[in-house]
Amino acid sequence: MSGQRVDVKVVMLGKEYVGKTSLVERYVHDRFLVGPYQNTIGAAFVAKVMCVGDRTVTLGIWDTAGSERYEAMSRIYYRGAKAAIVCYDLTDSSSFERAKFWVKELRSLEEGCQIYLCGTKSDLLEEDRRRRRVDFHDVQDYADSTCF
Ligand SMILES: Nc1nc2c(ncn2[C@@H]2O[C@H](COP(=O)(O)OP(=O)(O)OP(=O)(O)O)[C@@H](O)[C@H]2O)c(=O)[nH]1
Repeated sequence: MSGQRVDVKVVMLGKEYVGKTSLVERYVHDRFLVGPYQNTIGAAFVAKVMCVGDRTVTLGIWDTAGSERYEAMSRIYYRGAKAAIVCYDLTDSSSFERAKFWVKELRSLEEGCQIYLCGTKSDLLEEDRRRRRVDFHDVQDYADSTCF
């Protein structure tokens, strides 16, 4: 149908401090907020309207809090999501373990959700490659073994 309007729910998941809010800010407002880190409390919502062919697509993006304190709340926000951006920080190996946790959970509970794995803070590796804590091949092997 031409001129169709489509609403799509997208959820951001990942350990605290990996850069979920910063990614959303960049995507929606094309800016990077400098200044002291402010953790997300619960979740934040932002909408972005885009045109795909003759369709108007409204992305409703739920930016969840990464702190494990809010884990139960994050489950509320990924329900019914069509896509999940699961983020990990390339300079923090524990954040990759946390990403695997979310992928496993989404796979078992949200079959209709398309999952995207996103490694963040690559600029820090450009400055100093020794800061990398998540090996590229480990990610590739994981992605292959979990059918990404
Ligand atoms: N160098 C660098 N720093 C980043 C990048 N993305 C985010 N940061 C910084 O990392 C910190 C955490 O970023 P946030 O976007 O708040 O992280 P978050 O995942 O939303 O954190 P929670 O709300 O606690 O879940 C902030 O100090 C950001 O400025 C990046 O791509 N490169």
